[in-house]
Amino acid sequence: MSAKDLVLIEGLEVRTVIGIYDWEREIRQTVRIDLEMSWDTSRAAASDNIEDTLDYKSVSKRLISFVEGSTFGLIEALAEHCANIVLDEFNVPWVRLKMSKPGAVRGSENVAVLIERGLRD
Ligand SMILES: Nc1nc2c(c(=O)[nH]1)N=C([C@H](O)[C@@H](O)CO)CN2
Repeated sequence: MSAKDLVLIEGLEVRTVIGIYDWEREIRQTVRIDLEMSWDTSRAAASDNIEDTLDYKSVSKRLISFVEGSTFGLIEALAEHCANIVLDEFNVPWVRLKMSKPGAVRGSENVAVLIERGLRD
């Protein structure tokens, strides 16, 4: 049992409508998602079977689809909804999710929110 295992998705970039200003409602901007998902990988390690693990491709496709269709104002709201999808639809007990909006603030490399949801063993 390795309850501290993680499955990661790093730098998932999606174009979406996001922002609080009028001009932001008219365009698509890039958000970048970094995910750490608590998952015991020992069963999949033993079986070498995709059915025994958390499929990062399935999670990525679901989040891309959701984010592309969303129109939130704040990255906080987008992050919260994405975290709930991961917890509720993929039976992940705990998630740390960083929602970045690179290019939002001139002169900065990035702005982001970082949230943790669920229970970590
Ligand atoms: N904590 C936050 N601050 C700000 C956000 C946000 O989503 N969370 N958004 C904006 C604007 O939409 C900005 O990204 C436009 O450049 C400002 N502050």
